[in-house]
Amino acid sequence: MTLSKIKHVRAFVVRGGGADYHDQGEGHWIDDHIATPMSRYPEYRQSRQSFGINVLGTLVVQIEAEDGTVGFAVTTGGEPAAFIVEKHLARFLEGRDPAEYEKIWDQMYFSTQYYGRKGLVVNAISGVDLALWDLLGKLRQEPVYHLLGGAVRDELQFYATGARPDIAKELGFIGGKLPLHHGPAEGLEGLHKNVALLADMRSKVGDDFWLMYDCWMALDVDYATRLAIACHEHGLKWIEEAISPDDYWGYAELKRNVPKGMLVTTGEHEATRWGFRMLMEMDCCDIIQPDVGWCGGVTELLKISALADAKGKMVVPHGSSVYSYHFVITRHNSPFAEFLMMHPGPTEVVPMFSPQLLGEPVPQNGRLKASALDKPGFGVELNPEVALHRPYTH
Ligand SMILES: C[C@H](O)[C@H](O)CC(=O)C(=O)O
Ligand SMILES: [Mg+2]
Repeated sequence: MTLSKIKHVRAFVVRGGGADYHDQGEGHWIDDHIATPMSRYPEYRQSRQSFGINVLGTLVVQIEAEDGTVGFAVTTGGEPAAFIVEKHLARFLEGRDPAEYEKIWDQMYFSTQYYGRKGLVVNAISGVDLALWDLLGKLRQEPVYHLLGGAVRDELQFYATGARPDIAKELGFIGGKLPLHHGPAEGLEGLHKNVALLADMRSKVGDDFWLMYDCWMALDVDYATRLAIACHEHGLKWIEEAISPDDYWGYAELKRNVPKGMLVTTGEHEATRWGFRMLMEMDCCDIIQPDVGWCGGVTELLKISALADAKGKMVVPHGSSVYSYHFVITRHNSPFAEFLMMHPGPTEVVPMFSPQLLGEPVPQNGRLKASALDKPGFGVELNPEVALHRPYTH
Protein backbone atom coordinates (compact mmCIF):
# COMPACT_ATOMS: atom_id res chain seq x y z
CA MET A 1 0.00 0.00 0.00
CA THR A 2 1.45 3.39 -0.89
CA LEU A 3 0.68 6.35 1.31
CA SER A 4 -0.04 9.88 0.25
CA LYS A 5 3.32 11.40 -0.75
CA ILE A 6 5.03 14.21 1.12
CA LYS A 7 4.19 17.57 -0.43
CA HIS A 8 5.87 20.12 1.79
CA VAL A 9 8.20 20.47 4.76
CA ARG A 10 8.14 23.68 6.83
CA ALA A 11 10.18 24.80 9.84
CA PHE A 12 9.15 27.38 12.44
CA VAL A 13 10.61 28.90 15.58
CA VAL A 14 8.62 29.42 18.79
CA ARG A 15 9.65 31.23 21.98
CA GLY A 16 8.62 30.66 25.57
CA GLY A 17 8.95 27.21 27.17
CA GLY A 18 7.74 24.15 25.31
CA ALA A 19 10.44 21.94 23.82
CA ASP A 20 13.05 24.55 24.77
CA TYR A 21 12.11 23.97 28.40
CA HIS A 22 14.98 26.12 29.67
CA ASP A 23 13.29 29.15 28.06
CA GLN A 24 11.23 30.03 31.16
CA GLY A 25 10.33 33.26 32.95
CA GLU A 26 12.07 34.68 36.01
CA GLY A 27 11.95 32.80 39.31
CA HIS A 28 11.58 29.35 37.74
CA TRP A 29 13.37 26.57 39.64
CA ILE A 30 15.10 25.48 36.41
CA ASP A 31 17.17 28.68 36.35
CA ASP A 32 17.99 29.00 40.05
CA HIS A 33 21.75 28.70 40.61
CA ILE A 34 22.15 25.31 38.93
CA ALA A 35 25.71 24.06 38.47
CA THR A 36 26.88 24.05 34.84
CA PRO A 37 30.21 23.95 32.99
CA MET A 38 29.95 27.78 32.98
CA SER A 39 29.72 27.99 36.80
CA ARG A 40 33.48 28.44 36.93
CA TYR A 41 32.76 32.03 35.84
CA PRO A 42 31.04 33.81 38.78
CA GLU A 43 29.08 36.07 36.42
CA TYR A 44 27.33 33.04 34.85
CA ARG A 45 26.71 31.11 38.09
CA GLN A 46 23.32 32.29 39.27
CA SER A 47 21.40 31.92 36.01
CA ARG A 48 21.82 29.57 33.05
CA GLN A 49 19.94 32.06 30.91
CA SER A 50 22.81 34.50 31.61
CA PHE A 51 25.14 32.37 29.44
CA GLY A 52 22.47 31.76 26.82
CA ILE A 53 20.94 28.37 27.63
CA ASN A 54 17.69 29.57 26.03
CA VAL A 55 19.02 31.42 22.98
CA LEU A 56 17.76 28.91 20.44
CA GLY A 57 14.07 28.44 21.25
CA THR A 58 11.85 25.67 19.99
CA LEU A 59 12.00 24.27 16.46
CA VAL A 60 8.64 23.17 15.01
CA VAL A 61 8.75 20.93 11.94
CA GLN A 62 5.60 20.37 9.89
CA ILE A 63 5.37 17.77 7.14
CA GLU A 64 2.32 17.97 4.91
CA ALA A 65 1.20 15.08 2.73
CA GLU A 66 -0.54 15.48 -0.63
CA ASP A 67 -3.91 14.56 0.94
CA GLY A 68 -3.57 17.50 3.40
CA THR A 69 -2.60 15.41 6.46
CA VAL A 70 0.02 17.24 8.53
CA GLY A 71 2.52 15.60 10.86
CA PHE A 72 4.54 17.81 13.18
CA ALA A 73 7.07 17.69 15.98
CA VAL A 74 8.82 20.08 18.36
CA THR A 75 12.41 20.01 19.60
CA THR A 76 15.12 22.56 20.35
CA GLY A 77 17.32 24.20 17.75
CA GLY A 78 15.44 27.39 16.88
CA GLU A 79 16.41 29.48 13.88
CA PRO A 80 19.66 27.71 12.87
CA ALA A 81 17.87 24.37 12.91
CA ALA A 82 14.99 25.89 10.90
CA PHE A 83 17.57 26.91 8.26
CA ILE A 84 18.96 23.36 8.10
CA VAL A 85 15.48 21.85 7.76
CA GLU A 86 14.28 24.22 5.06
CA LYS A 87 17.46 24.65 3.04
CA HIS A 88 19.02 21.21 3.37
CA LEU A 89 16.84 18.41 4.80
CA ALA A 90 13.50 19.15 3.10
CA ARG A 91 14.84 17.87 -0.26
CA PHE A 92 15.10 14.31 1.14
CA LEU A 93 11.38 14.24 1.98
CA GLU A 94 9.36 16.15 -0.58
CA GLY A 95 7.85 13.85 -3.22
CA ARG A 96 8.66 10.76 -1.15
CA ASP A 97 6.57 8.09 0.58
CA PRO A 98 6.44 8.85 4.36
CA ALA A 99 6.98 5.15 5.10
CA GLU A 100 10.56 5.42 3.79
CA TYR A 101 11.84 6.76 7.12
CA GLU A 102 14.98 4.58 7.07
CA LYS A 103 16.21 5.91 3.74
CA ILE A 104 15.16 9.46 4.61
CA TRP A 105 17.08 9.32 7.93
CA ASP A 106 20.13 7.89 6.22
CA GLN A 107 20.13 10.63 3.58
CA MET A 108 19.60 13.40 6.17
CA TYR A 109 22.44 12.12 8.34
CA PHE A 110 25.03 11.37 5.67
CA SER A 111 24.34 14.51 3.64
CA THR A 112 25.02 16.66 6.73
CA GLN A 113 27.80 14.55 8.18
CA TYR A 114 30.52 16.96 7.02
CA TYR A 115 29.14 19.65 9.32
CA GLY A 116 26.83 17.67 11.60
CA ARG A 117 27.06 14.33 13.47
CA LYS A 118 25.87 15.70 16.84
CA GLY A 119 24.25 18.71 18.48
CA LEU A 120 22.12 21.17 16.53
CA VAL A 121 22.18 19.29 13.22
CA VAL A 122 21.03 16.07 14.86
CA ASN A 123 18.35 18.07 16.72
CA ALA A 124 17.10 19.24 13.33
CA ILE A 125 17.21 15.68 11.93
CA SER A 126 15.38 14.45 15.06
CA GLY A 127 12.66 17.08 14.61
CA VAL A 128 12.10 15.99 11.01
CA ASP A 129 12.15 12.31 11.95
CA LEU A 130 9.58 12.80 14.72
CA ALA A 131 7.32 14.84 12.44
CA LEU A 132 7.59 12.01 9.90
CA TRP A 133 6.52 9.40 12.48
CA ASP A 134 3.65 11.69 13.51
CA LEU A 135 2.58 11.93 9.86
CA LEU A 136 2.89 8.18 9.40
CA GLY A 137 0.69 7.56 12.44
CA LYS A 138 -1.87 10.10 11.27
CA LEU A 139 -1.97 8.63 7.74
CA ARG A 140 -2.32 5.09 9.10
CA GLN A 141 -4.67 6.25 11.89
CA GLU A 142 -2.50 4.56 14.50
CA PRO A 143 -0.60 5.83 17.53
CA VAL A 144 3.17 5.79 17.08
CA TYR A 145 3.58 3.24 19.88
CA HIS A 146 1.57 0.75 17.78
CA LEU A 147 3.89 1.38 14.84
CA LEU A 148 6.84 0.64 17.17
CA GLY A 149 5.52 -2.80 18.08
CA GLY A 150 2.86 -2.05 20.68
CA ALA A 151 2.88 -1.65 24.45
CA VAL A 152 4.79 -4.16 26.57
CA ARG A 153 3.00 -2.97 29.74
CA ASP A 154 -0.30 -1.30 30.55
CA GLU A 155 1.10 1.91 31.92
CA LEU A 156 4.18 4.07 32.25
CA GLN A 157 5.61 4.97 35.63
CA PHE A 158 7.58 8.16 36.13
CA TYR A 159 10.18 9.78 38.29
CA ALA A 160 10.04 13.58 38.49
CA THR A 161 12.85 16.05 37.87
CA GLY A 162 12.63 19.27 39.83
CA ALA A 163 13.53 21.16 42.96
CA ARG A 164 10.91 19.46 45.16
CA PRO A 165 11.18 15.66 45.30
CA ASP A 166 9.18 15.81 48.54
CA ILE A 167 6.20 17.17 46.61
CA ALA A 168 6.88 14.74 43.74
CA LYS A 169 6.48 11.93 46.26
CA GLU A 170 3.09 13.28 47.35
CA LEU A 171 2.10 13.50 43.68
CA GLY A 172 2.73 9.77 43.24
CA PHE A 173 6.08 9.71 41.41
CA ILE A 174 8.53 6.86 42.07
CA GLY A 175 11.49 9.17 42.60
CA GLY A 176 12.80 12.70 42.40
CA LYS A 177 15.84 14.03 40.57
CA LEU A 178 17.29 17.22 41.98
CA PRO A 179 19.38 19.72 40.06
CA LEU A 180 22.86 20.05 41.57
CA HIS A 181 23.36 23.65 42.66
CA HIS A 182 27.09 23.96 43.35
CA GLY A 183 30.03 22.99 41.17
CA PRO A 184 33.76 22.60 41.83
CA ALA A 185 34.40 26.37 41.70
CA GLU A 186 32.32 26.76 44.87
CA GLY A 187 34.75 24.57 46.78
CA LEU A 188 34.20 22.50 49.87
CA GLU A 189 31.45 24.80 51.09
CA GLY A 190 29.47 24.14 47.89
CA LEU A 191 30.09 20.40 48.18
CA HIS A 192 28.76 20.41 51.73
CA LYS A 193 25.68 22.37 50.61
CA ASN A 194 25.03 19.81 47.87
CA VAL A 195 25.23 16.95 50.36
CA ALA A 196 23.12 18.84 52.92
CA LEU A 197 20.31 19.42 50.41
CA LEU A 198 20.19 15.71 49.59
CA ALA A 199 20.25 14.81 53.30
CA ASP A 200 17.39 17.23 53.95
CA MET A 201 15.35 15.76 51.08
CA ARG A 202 16.07 12.23 52.31
CA SER A 203 14.74 13.17 55.75
CA LYS A 204 11.55 14.45 54.08
CA VAL A 205 10.89 11.55 51.67
CA GLY A 206 11.96 8.56 53.79
CA ASP A 207 14.24 5.69 52.83
CA ASP A 208 12.39 4.06 49.94
CA PHE A 209 11.84 6.98 47.58
CA TRP A 210 14.48 7.32 44.84
CA LEU A 211 16.64 10.45 44.96
CA MET A 212 19.03 11.35 42.18
CA TYR A 213 21.34 14.25 41.35
CA ASP A 214 21.48 15.82 37.88
CA CYS A 215 24.88 17.47 37.49
CA TRP A 216 24.36 18.91 33.98
CA MET A 217 28.00 18.36 32.83
CA ALA A 218 29.30 20.66 35.61
CA LEU A 219 31.86 18.49 37.42
CA ASP A 220 35.21 16.79 37.01
CA VAL A 221 35.89 13.16 37.89
CA ASP A 222 37.47 13.99 41.23
CA TYR A 223 34.61 16.21 42.41
CA ALA A 224 31.98 13.81 41.08
CA THR A 225 33.66 10.92 42.92
CA ARG A 226 33.76 12.87 46.18
CA LEU A 227 30.13 13.93 45.73
CA ALA A 228 29.05 10.34 45.02
CA ILE A 229 30.87 8.99 48.07
CA ALA A 230 29.46 11.73 50.34
CA CYS A 231 25.93 11.23 49.01
CA HIS A 232 25.98 7.45 49.36
CA GLU A 233 24.91 7.47 53.00
CA HIS A 234 21.86 9.52 51.97
CA GLY A 235 20.84 6.91 49.44
CA LEU A 236 21.66 8.67 46.15
CA LYS A 237 20.31 6.29 43.50
CA TRP A 238 22.21 7.75 40.59
CA ILE A 239 24.59 10.53 39.66
CA GLU A 240 23.63 11.96 36.27
CA GLU A 241 25.66 13.64 33.55
CA ALA A 242 28.39 14.45 36.03
CA ILE A 243 31.06 15.47 33.52
CA SER A 244 31.48 16.60 29.91
CA PRO A 245 29.70 14.33 27.40
CA ASP A 246 32.96 14.25 25.40
CA ASP A 247 34.88 12.71 28.29
CA TYR A 248 34.08 9.01 27.77
CA TRP A 249 37.28 8.10 29.64
CA GLY A 250 36.18 10.20 32.62
CA TYR A 251 32.77 8.49 32.72
CA ALA A 252 34.44 5.07 32.66
CA GLU A 253 36.62 6.16 35.58
CA LEU A 254 33.67 7.61 37.49
CA LYS A 255 31.70 4.40 37.03
CA ARG A 256 34.62 2.49 38.57
CA ASN A 257 34.85 5.00 41.44
CA VAL A 258 31.26 5.37 42.67
CA PRO A 259 30.12 3.34 45.69
CA LYS A 260 28.72 -0.11 44.91
CA GLY A 261 25.02 0.10 44.14
CA MET A 262 25.05 3.73 42.98
CA LEU A 263 24.31 4.13 39.27
CA VAL A 264 26.04 6.40 36.80
CA THR A 265 23.75 7.78 34.10
CA THR A 266 24.32 9.98 31.07
CA GLY A 267 23.49 10.50 27.41
CA GLU A 268 21.03 13.36 27.09
CA HIS A 269 23.65 15.31 25.10
CA GLU A 270 24.84 12.24 23.19
CA ALA A 271 23.57 11.39 19.71
CA THR A 272 23.23 8.51 17.25
CA ARG A 273 24.00 4.80 17.50
CA TRP A 274 27.72 5.57 17.24
CA GLY A 275 27.78 7.97 20.20
CA PHE A 276 25.83 5.55 22.38
CA ARG A 277 27.95 2.64 21.22
CA MET A 278 30.96 4.52 22.56
CA LEU A 279 29.24 5.10 25.93
CA MET A 280 28.35 1.42 26.19
CA GLU A 281 31.56 -0.13 24.89
CA MET A 282 33.66 2.06 27.17
CA ASP A 283 31.43 1.06 30.10
CA CYS A 284 30.67 4.71 30.91
CA CYS A 285 27.32 4.29 32.63
CA ASP A 286 24.54 2.04 33.87
CA ILE A 287 21.59 3.80 32.25
CA ILE A 288 21.63 5.66 28.95
CA GLN A 289 19.37 8.70 28.66
CA PRO A 290 18.93 9.71 25.01
CA ASP A 291 16.64 12.66 24.42
CA VAL A 292 14.31 11.53 21.63
CA GLY A 293 14.34 15.03 20.10
CA TRP A 294 18.14 15.27 20.16
CA CYS A 295 19.58 11.77 19.63
CA GLY A 296 18.33 11.35 16.05
CA GLY A 297 14.60 10.83 16.61
CA VAL A 298 12.67 7.58 16.93
CA THR A 299 14.31 5.96 13.89
CA GLU A 300 17.73 6.26 15.52
CA LEU A 301 16.49 5.54 19.04
CA LEU A 302 15.29 2.12 17.86
CA LYS A 303 18.88 1.28 16.92
CA ILE A 304 20.35 2.76 20.12
CA SER A 305 17.83 0.85 22.20
CA ALA A 306 18.47 -2.47 20.46
CA LEU A 307 22.19 -2.06 21.07
CA ALA A 308 21.52 -1.24 24.73
CA ASP A 309 19.21 -4.23 25.10
CA ALA A 310 21.88 -6.56 23.80
CA LYS A 311 24.34 -5.07 26.28
CA GLY A 312 21.92 -5.32 29.21
CA LYS A 313 21.60 -1.53 29.63
CA MET A 314 18.47 0.40 30.48
CA VAL A 315 17.32 3.20 28.19
CA VAL A 316 15.47 5.93 30.11
CA PRO A 317 15.06 8.85 27.74
CA HIS A 318 15.70 12.36 28.91
CA GLY A 319 12.53 14.51 29.00
CA SER A 320 11.09 14.39 25.48
CA SER A 321 7.40 14.36 26.54
CA VAL A 322 5.14 12.35 24.17
CA TYR A 323 8.10 11.38 22.00
CA SER A 324 9.47 9.48 25.00
CA TYR A 325 6.12 8.11 26.20
CA HIS A 326 5.33 6.43 22.86
CA PHE A 327 8.76 4.81 22.88
CA VAL A 328 9.15 3.78 26.53
CA ILE A 329 5.83 1.92 26.61
CA THR A 330 7.13 -0.40 23.83
CA ARG A 331 10.43 -1.47 25.39
CA HIS A 332 11.26 -3.84 28.26
CA ASN A 333 14.64 -2.22 28.77
CA SER A 334 12.91 1.14 29.39
CA PRO A 335 11.11 0.28 32.62
CA PHE A 336 10.23 3.84 33.66
CA ALA A 337 10.29 7.38 32.25
CA GLU A 338 11.31 10.89 33.23
CA PHE A 339 8.80 13.65 33.87
CA LEU A 340 10.30 17.14 33.92
CA MET A 341 8.31 19.29 36.32
CA MET A 342 7.82 22.51 34.39
CA HIS A 343 5.66 24.22 36.97
CA PRO A 344 7.85 27.07 38.32
CA GLY A 345 7.52 25.84 41.95
CA PRO A 346 7.50 23.00 41.03
CA THR A 347 4.47 22.11 43.09
CA GLU A 348 2.00 20.93 40.41
CA VAL A 349 2.03 18.60 37.44
CA VAL A 350 1.78 20.61 34.22
CA PRO A 351 2.39 19.29 30.66
CA MET A 352 6.14 19.09 30.00
CA PHE A 353 6.07 21.02 26.71
CA SER A 354 3.39 23.50 27.77
CA PRO A 355 2.13 25.71 26.17
CA GLN A 356 3.11 24.41 22.73
CA LEU A 357 1.17 21.15 22.52
CA LEU A 358 -2.56 20.56 22.83
CA GLY A 359 -3.63 17.21 24.25
CA GLU A 360 -0.22 16.50 25.85
CA PRO A 361 -0.90 13.79 28.45
CA VAL A 362 0.43 14.12 32.00
CA PRO A 363 0.98 11.45 34.65
CA GLN A 364 -1.81 10.89 37.14
CA ASN A 365 -0.45 9.70 40.46
CA GLY A 366 2.94 9.27 38.74
CA ARG A 367 1.52 6.98 36.07
CA LEU A 368 0.12 7.14 32.57
CA LYS A 369 -2.07 4.46 31.01
CA ALA A 370 -1.06 3.22 27.56
CA SER A 371 -4.64 4.04 26.52
CA ALA A 372 -3.83 7.76 27.11
CA LEU A 373 -1.62 7.46 24.02
CA ASP A 374 -4.36 6.00 21.82
CA LYS A 375 -4.60 8.74 19.22
CA PRO A 376 -3.08 8.83 15.73
CA GLY A 377 0.58 9.81 15.53
CA PHE A 378 2.00 11.19 18.77
CA GLY A 379 -1.54 12.20 19.71
CA VAL A 380 -0.92 15.93 20.11
CA GLU A 381 -1.65 19.07 18.11
CA LEU A 382 0.21 22.35 17.90
CA ASN A 383 -1.46 24.97 20.07
CA PRO A 384 -2.86 27.52 17.58
CA GLU A 385 -2.42 30.28 20.18
CA VAL A 386 1.36 29.91 20.07
CA ALA A 387 2.97 32.38 17.62
CA LEU A 388 4.90 30.60 14.87
CA HIS A 389 7.73 32.39 13.06
CA ARG A 390 9.02 30.97 9.78
CA PRO A 391 12.44 32.56 9.22
CA TYR A 392 13.32 30.64 6.02
CA THR A 393 11.46 29.07 3.12
CA HIS A 394 12.55 26.97 0.18
C1 LIG B 1 17.62 19.90 35.79
C2 LIG B 1 18.71 19.80 34.75
O1 LIG B 1 19.71 20.72 35.05
C3 LIG B 1 18.22 20.03 33.33
O2 LIG B 1 17.60 21.29 33.24
C4 LIG B 1 17.26 18.96 32.87
C5 LIG B 1 17.93 17.64 32.76
O3 LIG B 1 19.11 17.53 32.52
C6 LIG B 1 17.13 16.43 32.96
O4 LIG B 1 15.92 16.51 33.06
O5 LIG B 1 17.73 15.36 32.99
MG1 LIG C 1 19.82 15.44 32.95
